[in-house]
Amino acid sequence: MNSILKRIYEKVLPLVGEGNVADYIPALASVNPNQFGIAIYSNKGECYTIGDAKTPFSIQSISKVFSLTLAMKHYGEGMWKRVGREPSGLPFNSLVQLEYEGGVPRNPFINAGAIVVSDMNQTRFATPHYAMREFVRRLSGNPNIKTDKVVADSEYEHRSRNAAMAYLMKSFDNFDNDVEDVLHNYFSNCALRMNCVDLAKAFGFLANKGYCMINNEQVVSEQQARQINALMATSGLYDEAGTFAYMVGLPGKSGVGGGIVAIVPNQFSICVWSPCLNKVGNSLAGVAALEALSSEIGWSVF
Ligand SMILES: NC(=O)CC[C@H](N)C(=O)O
Repeated sequence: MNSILKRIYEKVLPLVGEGNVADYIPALASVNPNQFGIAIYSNKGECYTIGDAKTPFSIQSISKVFSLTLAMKHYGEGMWKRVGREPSGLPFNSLVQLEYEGGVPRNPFINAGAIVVSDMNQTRFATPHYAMREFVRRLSGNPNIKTDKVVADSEYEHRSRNAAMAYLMKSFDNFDNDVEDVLHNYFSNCALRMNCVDLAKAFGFLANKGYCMINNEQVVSEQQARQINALMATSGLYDEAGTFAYMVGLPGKSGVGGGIVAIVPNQFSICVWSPCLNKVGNSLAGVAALEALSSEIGWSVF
């Protein structure tokens, strides 16, 4: 595995720095673009790394999988009245579909969907962001995971689009709590700082039938783990999900911090990170690394 990782790392390295770092959140624009790391965590508990795998970064939309997991644990099938399970075919922060589909977002991984899931978690937890941070600390076995307050505040300050989605959902009666409170928690979740190793470990339960080996916890049922993987495979990379399924063939979830997590069911959880993004907002080198990994090793769920 180490020699495969080295080969892929060297192959992808020339692409690192191509594309652009996310600058619509000003605090993210200052990240050094020339960073690249990979971590692979196996169901046997082995962890393989290369490059900047231990440098923390802003997990951004990868947090949407953790929020969804918390909501599914509590609400089960009932939650699907408020959010759909279909790919949107539109950018992650698009508003148009939400209006003509009556305030019910297409899936939990576009922003509107993640915000409505955050509203569900707001109803359930007294301090939703701390509950989430505790959850990821447990899943990854790293008690030192922190929230980047500068990023969270920067997102809140530039929240107009996300706030517009939340208020639109409220106007359709698909929102229970105070919009501003929910946005604060949603942004704090996106602003969690984790490294590739933390994320590969924290996603281990999705490669392991819902079971987290790190703290010996059945996080979700085997069926729910399969369902979360299915949602990642169909919507995890926004409007690039189809191409990602075609090229990589694994459930994945990206974030505008440049991280991408991918699952090889029953075997591995992977995290790649490089801050520069392609046009749809996915890490350019990260997608290339996962393409190389899956074609070298033949991993695919299809
Ligand atoms: N795709 C992303 O990573 C987007 C998350 C970001 N916090 C936002 O709300 O815009």
